[in-house]
Amino acid sequence: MKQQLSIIKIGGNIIENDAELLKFLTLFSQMTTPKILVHGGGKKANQVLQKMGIIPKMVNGRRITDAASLDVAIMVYGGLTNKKIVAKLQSLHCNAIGMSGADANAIQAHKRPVKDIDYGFAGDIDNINSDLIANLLNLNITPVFCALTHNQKGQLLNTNADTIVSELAIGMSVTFETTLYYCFELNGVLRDFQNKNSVLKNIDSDSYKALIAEGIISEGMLPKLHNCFHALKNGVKEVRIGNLALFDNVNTNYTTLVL
Ligand SMILES: Nc1ncnc2c1ncn2[C@@H]1O[C@H](COP(=O)(O)OP(=O)(O)O)[C@@H](O)[C@H]1O
Ligand SMILES: CC(=O)N[C@@H](CCC(=O)OP(=O)(O)O)C(=O)O
Repeated sequence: MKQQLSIIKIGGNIIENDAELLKFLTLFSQMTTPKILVHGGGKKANQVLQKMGIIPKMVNGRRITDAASLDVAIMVYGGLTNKKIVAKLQSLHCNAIGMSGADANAIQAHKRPVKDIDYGFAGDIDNINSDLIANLLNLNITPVFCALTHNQKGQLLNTNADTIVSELAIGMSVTFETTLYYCFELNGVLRDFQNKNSVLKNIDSDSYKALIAEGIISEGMLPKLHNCFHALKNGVKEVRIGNLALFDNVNTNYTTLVL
């Protein structure tokens, strides 16, 4: 039987709220199964870009990453956010290690080819170094990934954290029974954005298409749900979207994705 692995993505509104972040990291550090954390940080990157007089550009929830935006992404995701989270986890007795895709060659990628849109220094993932990650987990070390990959030619690339977590989950599913959690500030995917309790309990491939057509799923939710289905189709056992209550064992108010 495969060993269980939990892979969790936390979103920008949790990272930017000190109290919520501490609550989440406390729950995360108490999880006894092997675990991996992936964090975004797009919100903070936008704040820094704006301070520099640069207007952030997003298309379908993904950043158009010019050279200046890449530098900010490296500083914010790989530096500020990643190291703060790792230090907090260490204080909670979780032996975390901060990782970009370049560290120990963990995630290899190539620059997203230009089709209709040039996303700049945005990376599409080619491979996850699952042996390396499994070795870290066996040493009881918890990897904490930021939203950076590399092309093995010295170029760091900005990769949406929702994509990183999904590809990590797929890569690790060869040896582990993997559950993927997208944890953000809302209870789950909402049918009516004005009503925070209108959680869609299940979304399948058909309802997913209908929700996009109706405009119910938009912006940041687009890459998230695309990556959820990509993971389920490629060996990940379970995918859930919700808030911190995803981890309290009594809550059932979250979104489960089904094929
Ligand atoms: N139907 C929906 N239900 C919930 N959130 C939605 C929905 N449609 C769009 N969103 C937006 O998606 C956001 C989450 O995606 P994203 O902006 O990438 O944030 P995160 O950093 O949490 O991943 C929510 O904060 C919300 O504004
Ligand atoms: C290419 C791309 O879109 N990269 C994302 C990476 C950060 C991220 O995904 O942050 P959230 O999960 O908090 O949105 C960006 O720069 O916004």
